Order: sequence, then C-alpha cells, then structure tokens
Amino acid sequence: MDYVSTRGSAPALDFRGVTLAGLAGDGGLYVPRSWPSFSADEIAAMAGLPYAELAAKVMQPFVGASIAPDRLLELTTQAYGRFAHKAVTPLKQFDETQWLLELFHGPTLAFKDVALQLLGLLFEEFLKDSGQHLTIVGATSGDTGSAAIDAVAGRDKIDIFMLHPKGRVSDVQRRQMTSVIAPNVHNIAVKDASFDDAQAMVKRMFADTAMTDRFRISAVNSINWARLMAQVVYYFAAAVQLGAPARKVAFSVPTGNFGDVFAGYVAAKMGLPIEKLVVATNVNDILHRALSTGDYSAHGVTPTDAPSMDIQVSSNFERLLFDAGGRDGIALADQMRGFEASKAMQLTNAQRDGAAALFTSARADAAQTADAMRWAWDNCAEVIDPHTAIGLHAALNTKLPAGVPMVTLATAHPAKFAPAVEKAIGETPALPPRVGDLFEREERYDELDGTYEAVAAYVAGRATESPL
Ligand SMILES: Cc1ncc(COP(=O)(O)O)c(C=O)c1O
Ligand SMILES: N[C@@H](CCOP(=O)(O)O)C(=O)O
Repeated sequence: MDYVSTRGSAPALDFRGVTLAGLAGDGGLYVPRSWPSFSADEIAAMAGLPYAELAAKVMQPFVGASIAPDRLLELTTQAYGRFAHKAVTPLKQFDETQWLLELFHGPTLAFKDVALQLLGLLFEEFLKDSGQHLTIVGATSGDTGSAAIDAVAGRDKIDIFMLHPKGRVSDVQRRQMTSVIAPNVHNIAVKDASFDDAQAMVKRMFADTAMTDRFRISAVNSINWARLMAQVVYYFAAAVQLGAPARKVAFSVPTGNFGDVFAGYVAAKMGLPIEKLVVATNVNDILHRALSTGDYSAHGVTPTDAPSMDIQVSSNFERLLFDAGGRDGIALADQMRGFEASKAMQLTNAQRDGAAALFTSARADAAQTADAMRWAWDNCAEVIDPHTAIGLHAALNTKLPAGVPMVTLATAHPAKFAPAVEKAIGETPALPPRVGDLFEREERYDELDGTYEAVAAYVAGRATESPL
C-alpha cells in the first residue's frame, strides 16, 4: 500500500512514511492510492471480534509491510486496553431506529482517544532504532490536544507543541491539556485566534523550510492519515453489530474538520454497506452549505456551546474533493490555492455528484442543540454532550428507508461541557473518577500573540533538532 498526495506533486510514501510526515510536502493530504476492500463474507466474519482484533484486521491493509500483523495486534491490544469500557466503543439503543455509538471511553473522554492512543504507539514504533526525534505541532479546539498529549506525554523521542485558541475551549478541555506537566509537553494559548487560525499556522510550519530543515515535524491532527485509519474501525464495529453486511446502516456524525465522517466514507469504500453519512454541523456550517449548495466559503467562526466544532476550514474535506472529484491532484491544488487566497470556492459538478452519492447534511443552532439534549434525556434518560446533540438533531431529521438503523456518533463525554448540558436539561454530568481531580491540578501553559512568527520562534527555541 502506498499513499499519494491530494495535490498531486509530493512523493508517494508507505504507511510509515505518511505517519511520520503528517502533511504532504506539497501542502496536500495523503490518501491511499487505491481503496482496499473486504468481501461480504469477510465483513460477516468480523461479528463478535474483540475490538483490538477487529482494529488490527481493518487496518492491516493500510499498514501493509510497515508493521507485521502480529505486532499490529499487540499495538491495538495495548492502545485499547486503556479504555474504560470493555467494548471500547459500545453501542446503545435509543428507540426502534436510533442508536448511539459511544466513543468517549478513552483516557481523555472524547473520540480522539480511539485514534491517538494508537498513534502515540505508532510514533514510538517507527522512531525506535531510527536516531530521529519528532516535533509534533498540533492545533486543537479542545479534544485533539488532550488526547494527543495523553498519548505522547513523557515519550523520549517526541516533543509536542499544542496550540489552542485562548478562551475558546471548555475549562475541562483546557485543564486536560495544561495539567499534564511533562518536559516534552508544550501548551500554547494563542491570543485572539480561532481554531482555524491555529490550524493555518500548523500547516504553514510544514511548508517553512527554516523549520523543516532543522526539525522533523509531524502531525497529530486528522491531516495525519493514521488518525483517520484508526477511526474507520468503529464504523465496522457498529455496523456488524446491527446486521451488516446483510443490512445497511446510516451514521450521523458531528462534524468540524471532516475527519470522523471521512473515516465513514473510507469504511464505505472498503465495502461496508452504508446507506448515508449525515454531516451534522453547528452554526459554523460551511460543510452543510458546501454539501447542500456547492458553496464552500468561510464566513468567520462563531463561538458555540459545541466549541470543538467551531471550525470553518475543514482540512479533510480536501480528501473528499480529491477522491469524489476524480483524483486530479494538480487541478485540486489549483482549486485549493484559490480557496486559501479568497476563503471561498465552488465545488465542481463531479465533486458535488461524487459527494451526494453517500453524504447528506444538516445544521443545528443553539436551540436545536439544546432540544436534542432534552430529547435524549426525556425519552431515554441519556445525558449527551452538545456535539453529540448536534449529531442527534441531524439524525432525528433525516429520512431513511424502512429498516435502516441510524447511528449517532457520541463524540465526547457530557462532563467535558457540563455548563451547556446543565443549561439544557437541568442535570450536571459528573467527571468520571479517572479524571476526578482535574480541577485541583497545577496548570502550565504559555500565551502567545496570534502570529506565525511568534509560534515558530517558540517552537524553534524548544524543539530538538533532528535530521530527516
Ligand atoms: C467532541 C467533538 N465532536 C466532533 C468533532 C468534529 O470531528 P471532526 O473534526 O473529525 O469532524 C470534534 C473535533 O474534531 C470534537 O472534538
Ligand atoms: N475538534 C478538534 C479540532 C481538530 O480536529 P482534528 O480531528 O483534525 O485533530 C479538537 O477538538 O481539537
């Protein structure tokens, strides 16, 4: 298996190469050259497998010769051994058609743990015996940061620099990052910035030879293919429990950077019978507008009760535009350069038609988000977080053929966003005991002006030089 860039000019790499590279050298994102697929019999045989075994089976075609099958199983067993639920991503039933896939049983209480617990181990696997040191630079609207820090804190050959927009993550999210006191963890609160600003700085660093000549820079955001690969697994886990391959299943996915829902697209490409993928956004609705009208234009970020989805420039949408639009990297590079300059672009007919075959979309404002939290509480005594509620709102408003179950991805534990949950349902969700003393821990982070120069100088002053 090798990987090509969505912008057509970076060299193709194997799995080890894309994992360590993060972003392609031409500014594009890596995707597999072709999609591996499973037969109906192979999918049927996945029913009942322990999660770690299923994960190794689904991911092996992407990993190829970079890791032997037995070793991959050891890594998935270690990664998912830290989850608080034996099923890792348990499925709950709401009613005859609506289901909830709980993805927040990892160490930092959000779906990011599913991929990042593994990615931390993959980095270590690929760095051992290499003499190289990795400088991870990431941007977070709250959840990626804590999950990535948990996954790499204390590792010898890795430094992590995590940028969050100051004041725009929840208190729990901030403390989960800033209370990890380890010599290789560097938290940066970027002043007067949105997640999009922070993400743009991270991408710029990958193209800055003054940095890349000295440091081996990599990514933990979903621009890194390995992140998405690990997220494909839970689509298989849920669908086979609900009767796949004999029965189609639909998924509603709270969406920001388009990584989670793109993993669903990959699962469909691999043969999983998915009826629809519902892209659920908050009022930062660029993806809903793009999928429903073809207009992909960023209107500025509005802070909401679902801060992790306060995103307007969705990195992984580029992967869909590439694949669904006919895989013309050179044309896409041109289109993306236009978008980067004007923050607006029109999808081509091929991109729109390619996307429409599987995706639909919906948007939830503040009142609709709160209504969905109340629906889950009143009808099922289930406390859900605002991000999950946006997915549930979309799920409840999507028409499906009879007999097709709808699975909403529960992307975060409600206690991460307790004030918004309490406002909606009058109940305050408690933090699970494993993070119980969070509010007593010391916090450590630096504040920086929101300029690329300030961030680059900060990283350069603390990172360890490493040859490529
Ligand atoms: C809780 C939560 N839900 C949903 C999302 C959106 O996921 P994605 O960015 O993969 O679309 C995020 C952040 O990415 C998140 O942290
Ligand atoms: N919602 C994310 C934003 C970054 O997305 P990623 O999936 O690309 O890492 C967050 O919580 O940080």
